[in-house]
Amino acid sequence: MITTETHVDVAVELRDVVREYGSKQARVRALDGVGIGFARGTWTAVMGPSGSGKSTLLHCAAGLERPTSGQVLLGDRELTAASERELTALRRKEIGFVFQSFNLVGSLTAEQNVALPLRLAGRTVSTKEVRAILSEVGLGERLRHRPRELSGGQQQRVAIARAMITRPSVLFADEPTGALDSRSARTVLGLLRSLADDSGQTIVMVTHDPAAAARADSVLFLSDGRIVDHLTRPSTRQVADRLAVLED
Ligand SMILES: Nc1ncnc2c1ncn2[C@@H]1O[C@H](COP(=O)(O)OP(=O)(O)OP(=O)(O)O)[C@@H](O)[C@H]1O
Repeated sequence: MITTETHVDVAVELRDVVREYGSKQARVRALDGVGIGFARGTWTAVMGPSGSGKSTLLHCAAGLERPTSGQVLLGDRELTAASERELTALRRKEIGFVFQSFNLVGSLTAEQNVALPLRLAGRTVSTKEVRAILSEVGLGERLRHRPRELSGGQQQRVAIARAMITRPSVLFADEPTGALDSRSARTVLGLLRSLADDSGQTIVMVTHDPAAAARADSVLFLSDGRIVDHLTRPSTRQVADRLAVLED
């Protein structure tokens, strides 16, 4: 995660992004001039007190929400200049999103859930490819299981496989371990680590958990809608200490 170095290959970049909610009297500035570039192949954690703008940053970067002003660039394409139609196509092809609550379709098997983004994009579904990615996340033996037949950690791994099936340029994760016990959380974090290390996947993850953040390459801290600090390869203790000061 680098802001100014021009030789770094940046997967997604926010330039002076402001996001406000509400009308005049009740206006909230959730992001207050955020400028940041996420280098390709790196995993960045986003932390900060409740209400500091973490989810808003993630949603703006992923093209799920439009900023009030400023620019968002995915590679060399400007999301903020794209039409709704172009944005939908870009989201389907270039962006993977993982949520705290998994958001799998309950009536579909693991295999069918993973194939869904390809079907939605009107692309041919290769059973081999779907099975390969489920094996990659350690669920090669669970292809026909429905979400209710899987543990939380397994469901999240299906959700990651589903997000990865289109080989997105960026994988966004909003508290991906927030609903998991610590053992499942470790498995999911190990999976994200190997996606960054072995597949060069760019990952941007919001988390409240210092131990989860410490698995990333760098940690970005938000406070009142602004980036106030970032740490490279910090320990859990360093992340927790930095956060404690911001939460005071
Ligand atoms: N749809 C919305 N309408 C009005 N205000 C909103 C909306 N979404 C977010 N906000 C406000 O914007 C600010 C930032 O919210 P955001 O959800 O990005 O924070 P966060 O850091 O992700 O918080 P948390 O850790 O509690 O999930 C908060 O003050 C929040 O109340």
